[in-house]
Amino acid sequence: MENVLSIQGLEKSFKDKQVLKGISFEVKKGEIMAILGPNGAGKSTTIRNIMGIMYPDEGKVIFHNHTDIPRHKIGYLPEERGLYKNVKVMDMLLYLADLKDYPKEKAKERIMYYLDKFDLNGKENTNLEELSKGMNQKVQFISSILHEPELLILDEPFSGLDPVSQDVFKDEIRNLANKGTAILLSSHQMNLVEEICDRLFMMQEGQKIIYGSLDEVKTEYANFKCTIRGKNKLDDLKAISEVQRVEQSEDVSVLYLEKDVVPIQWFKTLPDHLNIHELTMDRISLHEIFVDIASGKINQEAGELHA
Ligand SMILES: Nc1ncnc2c1ncn2[C@@H]1O[C@H](COP(=O)(O)OP(=O)(O)OP(=O)(O)O)[C@@H](O)[C@H]1O
Repeated sequence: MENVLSIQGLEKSFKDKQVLKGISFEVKKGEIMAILGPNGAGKSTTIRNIMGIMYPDEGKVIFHNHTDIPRHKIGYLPEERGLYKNVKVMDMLLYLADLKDYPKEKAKERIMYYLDKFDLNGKENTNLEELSKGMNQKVQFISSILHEPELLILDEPFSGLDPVSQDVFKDEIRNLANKGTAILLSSHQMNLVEEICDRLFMMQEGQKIIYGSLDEVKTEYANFKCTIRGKNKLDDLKAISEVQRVEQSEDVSVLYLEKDVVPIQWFKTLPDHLNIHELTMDRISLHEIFVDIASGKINQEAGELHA
């Protein structure tokens, strides 16, 4: 798939502190790319450099093959929330669509469609200050997609949303990608990222830690874990081959396995006397990989997968 956005060697310092140390990645047409990392890793700074809110000291931001970014082809949900206060929802959205040169009648139709979709029907003449925080966020999200952008950049789109609204956002983001929009999003909600992203770029202290597709990242970093329900002695479980560590609470034991375990062969090594009411085998989650990175168990040498 063609690259819509290409970031090449971004570097940025604030005074004497370098917060981006050569960031490079691509966002392709029709994909959802997640930019992840602990607090202060440099995600928002990367996004702000893409958006031209600030300029990099080194490196390039390329949209298709051009370095001048056509703002009307980009949709942006900033980390900072809040639109104007004493303005009606419809007026605000039409104003923002007009700034992007989007036709008024088409904008009106899309506004009504999305207000309905986001459970905000009847709110078009309500002042923004009368809306709840989550409702305001929905309006801001609508403003970022109203003009049918080719590239959509969402900084923490799920923060502050209830689970139902998170699902609505998630579905819409997936819909937009299916229709060809290139999407770059940052989020700390690993479960949601795991559900929707195609590829991810994990960074720490301004540097790349992992870059690849979700499948590649999981295969490379997410070892298997085996969960057994049944009463068993901790020492018996620890003695099983290729078990790194065991977590036990009451009758449930989780056996974290070494890398490259082949499940079907490993099952054959289980002792006959184990008490098994239920057994599941799956890989550790993106959340657990993230925690391993933040705590230094996965370091920068890990490098790039087949991005
Ligand atoms: N305008 C600024 N002036 C000085 N330092 C800044 C500025 N903006 C960001 N920083 C610093 O740059 C680093 C990266 O910040 P950034 O907001 O990009 O991180 P982040 O990954 O988005 O974090 P979070 O997950 O907490 O939102 C931090 O150390 C932050 O203090």
